[in-house]
Amino acid sequence: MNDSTQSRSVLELRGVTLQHGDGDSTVTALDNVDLDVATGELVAVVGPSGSGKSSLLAVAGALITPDQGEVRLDGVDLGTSDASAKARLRRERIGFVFQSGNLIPALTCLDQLRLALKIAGMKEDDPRARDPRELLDAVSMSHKADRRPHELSGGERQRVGIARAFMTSPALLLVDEPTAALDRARSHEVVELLAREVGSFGAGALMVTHDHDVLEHCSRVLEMVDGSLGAPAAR
Ligand SMILES: Nc1ncnc2c1ncn2[C@@H]1O[C@H](COP(=O)(O)OP(=O)(O)OP(=O)(O)O)[C@@H](O)[C@H]1O
Repeated sequence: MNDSTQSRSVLELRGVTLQHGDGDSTVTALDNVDLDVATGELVAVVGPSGSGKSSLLAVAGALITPDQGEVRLDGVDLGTSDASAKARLRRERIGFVFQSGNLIPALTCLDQLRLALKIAGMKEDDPRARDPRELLDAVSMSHKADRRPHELSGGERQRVGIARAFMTSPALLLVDEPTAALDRARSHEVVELLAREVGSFGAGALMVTHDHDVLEHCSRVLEMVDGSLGAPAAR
């Protein structure tokens, strides 16, 4: 890893409990979860369907407020943040990477990255704004900067999605099943790239995945079972 800055915590969950539904149909999606993600780390969360992985990403992304416990994002206590402060944190301090890149069909690769800045309300000369051409270069996509998503392979789209997630110099990357649409070789490339860029850009990343093949590239692996997060059971 090439992290020149000192490691610091970008996501802290303490005793986080989240329930969905009410009355007899209550489901405990997160059960007293503790989690720390530091800069330079790519932390993977695996677990069966319905175990609470999406709920964990939603809480970490300040999209859902837990019923109990504390969430600190880049040092900010979400429990004392109002809706607009949370929205700003989401825009400026979190990068999201989705299952298949989630690119906008009409835009070139370069414009996908520029749009990420506009959405965050950042000017191109903002000190936190990255140079989109440099980022495309970092994910080996600068030769396709003017292409649109339909002209790219699944792996290329995912690489552009990763570059886009770094545009605002986020503290935290939340990554949802990034290899779901990729073959084995491309899956390895994409997760290796994520791990490398997280190290070099000094962000921390939390990745939910079903893909056990790519776990070798991660700093740590945790397992979610019935809403509880812990070390994975030995296989
Ligand atoms: N909006 C909701 N209302 C009621 N129950 C919900 C809601 N969202 C999730 N749940 C329930 O909470 C539990 C955790 O769901 P969650 O989506 O977090 O699991 P997951 O591990 O991400 O599953 P998958 O791997 O299938 O995406 C499940 O029992 C699910 O049915």
